Amino acid sequence: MRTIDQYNFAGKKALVRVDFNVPLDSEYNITDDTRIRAAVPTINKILNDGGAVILMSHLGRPKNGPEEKFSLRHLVPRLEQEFKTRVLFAPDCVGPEAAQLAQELQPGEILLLENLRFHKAEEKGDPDFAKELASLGDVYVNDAFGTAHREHASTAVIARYFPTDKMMGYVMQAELENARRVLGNAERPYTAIMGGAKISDKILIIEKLLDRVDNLLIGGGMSFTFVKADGGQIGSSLVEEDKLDLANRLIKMAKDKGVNIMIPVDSVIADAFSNDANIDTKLSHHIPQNWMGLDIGPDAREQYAAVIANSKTILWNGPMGVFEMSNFSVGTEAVADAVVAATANGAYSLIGGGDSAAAVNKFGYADRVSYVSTGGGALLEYMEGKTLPGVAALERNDY
Ligand SMILES: Nc1ncnc2c1ncn2[C@@H]1O[C@H](COP(=O)(O)OP(=O)(O)O)[C@@H](O)[C@H]1O
Ligand SMILES: O=C(OP(=O)(O)O)[C@H](O)COP(=O)(O)O
Repeated sequence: MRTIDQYNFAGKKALVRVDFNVPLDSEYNITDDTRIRAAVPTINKILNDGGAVILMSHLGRPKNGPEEKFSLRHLVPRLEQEFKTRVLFAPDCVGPEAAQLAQELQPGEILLLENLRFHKAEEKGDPDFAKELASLGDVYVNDAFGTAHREHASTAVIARYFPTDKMMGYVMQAELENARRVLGNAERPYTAIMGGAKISDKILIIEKLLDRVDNLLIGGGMSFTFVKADGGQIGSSLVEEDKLDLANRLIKMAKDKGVNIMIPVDSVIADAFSNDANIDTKLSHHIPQNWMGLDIGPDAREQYAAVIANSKTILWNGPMGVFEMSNFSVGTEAVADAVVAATANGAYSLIGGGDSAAAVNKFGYADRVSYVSTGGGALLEYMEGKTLPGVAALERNDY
């Protein structure tokens, strides 16, 4: 497949789909810039060739149009600091202003478009919306590995309007190369660790992973759907009611396949979603009403660390708890400690996802694991053997 190394961007306007879905704090400061730093070489290659860059991304999951907390405008200062140049901003990703800014864009300049998901057409994969985005640039570069599992207007459909001038950027290239290395020849025991908050997305991936891994450690918000499915009392913990049957089936399926699937035996619980809440530790099956599980407990930490210590390949997506709050970061840090120790003993560790990468950076472990991926769901779907729509769209001409 074509990469940007085979292309001279001189005089071209490159429309670059990046994954700038970075975590922001309540004052809109970027708390982890891994995804921005990852995209720098691609952007620099285009600028150094004498091209102009039009950046498009989503941020978060806005449901009802524009919302301040999901605005990509908050990223402009960070980009200006990185590229030591003014970064233009289009307050809507399509429409006359974006078109004019793109048209007037000069070689060496960068234009950032507002959050694509402020338009429902993005996630619907609307061809007209994709076409309007496509009209802004001469060439399409997809460097958004973290969003390559989505078949959206900017990640897949848009490729049809660039029958020849479409290619992957350096992030996509490096991520696929790394993941491919593990995909076909993971040394065993192979352990997947899954947590985080995107339950409905990620629970669907488990079935396929069961064919590949020896151990599956579940933590984070995802745990409680499994605990409830198993008859436990989970208080007000995060749960996906419509996935309870699936969770039961997955546990049975794991047993049938001989996969060691583990749900945290105990949890750190709180009476509010706050670092200042009252805190206790309870068996995950016995969480009182109005209390919620926000981290894995001490026994689960110990059990998970033991499994990780025996693993030769480790694939981890999704924090074990609300690691952004210090009182609920212990489980994630304990698992990270165990992954670092296993890596030092020769295991290959692959950790991915916006928040998982943030956690690894927070603990200062980025250099002590084998690979930190910008993709979470995308990485898992790739590792289950699926073709990612964002990658397929660059290969095909019939989108
Ligand atoms: N028990 C829990 N309850 C609620 N949220 C949780 C829980 N455990 C983890 N989380 C949250 O999950 C989020 C990360 O989920 P996700 O987006 O799936 O991970 P990633 O970005 O690494 O793919 C974090 O913001 C974290 O606070
Ligand atoms: O953060 C992302 O995925 P991740 O949480 O799996 O790492 C990507 O930006 C995709 O976002 P989405 O899951 O809202 O489509």
